[in-house]
Amino acid sequence: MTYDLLIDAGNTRIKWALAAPGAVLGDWDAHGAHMHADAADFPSALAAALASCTGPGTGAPAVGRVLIANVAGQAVRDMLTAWLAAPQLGIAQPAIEWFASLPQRAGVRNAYRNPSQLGCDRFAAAIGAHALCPDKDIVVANCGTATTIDAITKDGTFLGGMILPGLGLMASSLAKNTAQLPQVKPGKLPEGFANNTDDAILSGCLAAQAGAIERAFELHQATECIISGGAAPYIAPAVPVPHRHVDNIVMIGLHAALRSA
Ligand SMILES: Nc1ncnc2c1ncn2[C@@H]1O[C@H](COP(=O)(O)OP(=O)(O)O)[C@@H](O)[C@H]1O
Ligand SMILES: CC(C)(COP(=O)(O)O)[C@@H](O)C(=O)NCCC(=O)O
Ligand SMILES: [K+]
Repeated sequence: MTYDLLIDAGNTRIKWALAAPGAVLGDWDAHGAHMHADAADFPSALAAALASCTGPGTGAPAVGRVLIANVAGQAVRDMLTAWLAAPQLGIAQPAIEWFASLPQRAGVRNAYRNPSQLGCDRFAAAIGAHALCPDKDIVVANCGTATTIDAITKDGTFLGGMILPGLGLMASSLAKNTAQLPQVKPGKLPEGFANNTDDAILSGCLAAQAGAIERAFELHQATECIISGGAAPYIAPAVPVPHRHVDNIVMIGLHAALRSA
């Protein structure tokens, strides 16, 4: 039994999933997420998950192909390279592919002026969105450290999009750069106009995030809006256009890319 290992290394967390051969898009046998500070737990969590996987087929569970979208820099790449070389994982180095933004892949054409400048997590999210909703003009918002909001046409062209500070970053920039504003925790959008500082900050940051998604939806005249990422549970309820909350759109895109290879 040979699994595909998908890894989405963002600027806050490393997410991973094991997909059995022929699995439905996004249907993982095991998955996990580790903050960078706790990322050292990743190799043992992966080894334990692999050992307990009992998908279809025979033989001991093993990792076949590995596809990694890393936007967290060279140090994280070096760390992942070292961990994936652990003998107990039995991963052959040539099986590891570092996913990159190409002019075209898995039915998506990348219309960025310089295609390789596009964050590879955004390209993967576009592939995932198009694979989930072919024939739709899509806006995909990935709400992580940064929030990215991108437009994909029904024929699979990634047009480009927006980058803004993520919800956590927006809120912490206020706390760090003002004398009187506290660090607020993420939460639900307060009703109406906020009558206290915490709610006013949350209200402002959520309105900025949700408003940008609404703006992109209108600009693209989209018929589908996908919201994903660690901050999606807070942002999605504040978005006034029809949308669906999809976990791990980047890994869904990696899965789609492997399936089309
Ligand atoms: N329990 C949590 N742990 C970490 N981040 C969280 C949590 N809950 C919400 N968040 C939000 O999700 C963001 C991380 O989401 P994620 O999609 O993993 O980001 P990235 O891909 O940039 O690593 C944080 O910046 C924060 O705004
Ligand atoms: C915008 C990003 C920082 C988002 O990263 P994340 O919040 O998922 O960690 C990443 O996609 C990136 O570094 N992009 C390169 C620039 C671009 O996409 O134009
Ligand atoms: K992001």
